[in-house]
Amino acid sequence: MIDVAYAESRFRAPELAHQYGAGVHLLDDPLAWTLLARVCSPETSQPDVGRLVSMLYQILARAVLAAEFPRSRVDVPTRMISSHPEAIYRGTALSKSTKAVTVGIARAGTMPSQVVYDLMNEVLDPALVRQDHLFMSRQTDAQGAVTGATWHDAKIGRDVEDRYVLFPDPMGATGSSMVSAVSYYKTALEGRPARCIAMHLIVTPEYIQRVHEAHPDLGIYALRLDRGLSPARVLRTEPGTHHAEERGLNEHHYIVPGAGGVGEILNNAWL
Ligand SMILES: O=P(O)(O)OC[C@H]1O[C@H](OP(=O)(O)OP(=O)(O)O)[C@H](O)[C@@H]1O
Ligand SMILES: O=c1cc[nH]c(=O)[nH]1
Repeated sequence: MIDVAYAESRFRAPELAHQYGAGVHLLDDPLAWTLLARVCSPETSQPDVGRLVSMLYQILARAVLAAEFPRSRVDVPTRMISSHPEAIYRGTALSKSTKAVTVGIARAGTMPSQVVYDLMNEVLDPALVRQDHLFMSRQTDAQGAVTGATWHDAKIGRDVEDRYVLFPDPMGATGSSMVSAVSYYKTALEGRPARCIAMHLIVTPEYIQRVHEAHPDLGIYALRLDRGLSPARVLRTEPGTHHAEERGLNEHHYIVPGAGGVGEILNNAWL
């Protein structure tokens, strides 16, 4: 007999209120904000920054999988089954037959994608879980402003049919990297993804605007929205109320407050 308490789940990740639309999820998580503030501090470097970013991606991955992935009813005997026929967990779980791929964008680094890949292998059928890799770098003009993202190489499995495609990438700044990655997965591979989801530590209002325009169906999850260069009047309003006046990027397209160059800090590779 199923215990009605576990017959279904209404889980939704706790989120900040905002006006960017239903596809944007800004997590309301003071524990994650604490860890992220340490990641962004000038005092923090390796090995702490690597460990903290890995912890933050476990938090993000947990929220995305629990909120977005299909669920099914399971009957799983416990160790007590030899003495009690009732010793069976009958209830809701993530559906093991979900097909998924995580896309490591080798720009800031692929460790976030590895964290997501490891978690998906724990809860789904590993035969249906894949990790792809894209190699990108920023394109700049003579003034150092970011003009786009250039691809160098990729290692990508063949199909995306019915797959949940996750894009864990620490910073959503101008949105150029995410727009080009999602466009590729929607148009250049066999089949159509079931859903595409971006997973970031920090996003800007400019990123949300650009990515939403190109891919209104993309789910966006972030631990923080940075709009630190917005007028004080705008900062007093709920995020998205005055979207056109919100600013999170400086003239070189670095995020403020932000974290500096995350690829540089994570990889100890200074450009
Ligand atoms: O939204 P966009 O403007 O495309 O920027 C986003 C990219 O920037 C970050 O990488 P990072 O800055 O560490 O890489 P970089 O040094 O190559 O710019 C981030 O992880 C994204 O890959
Ligand atoms: O501020 C920024 C912008 C893009 N990428 C980063 O790592 N930091």
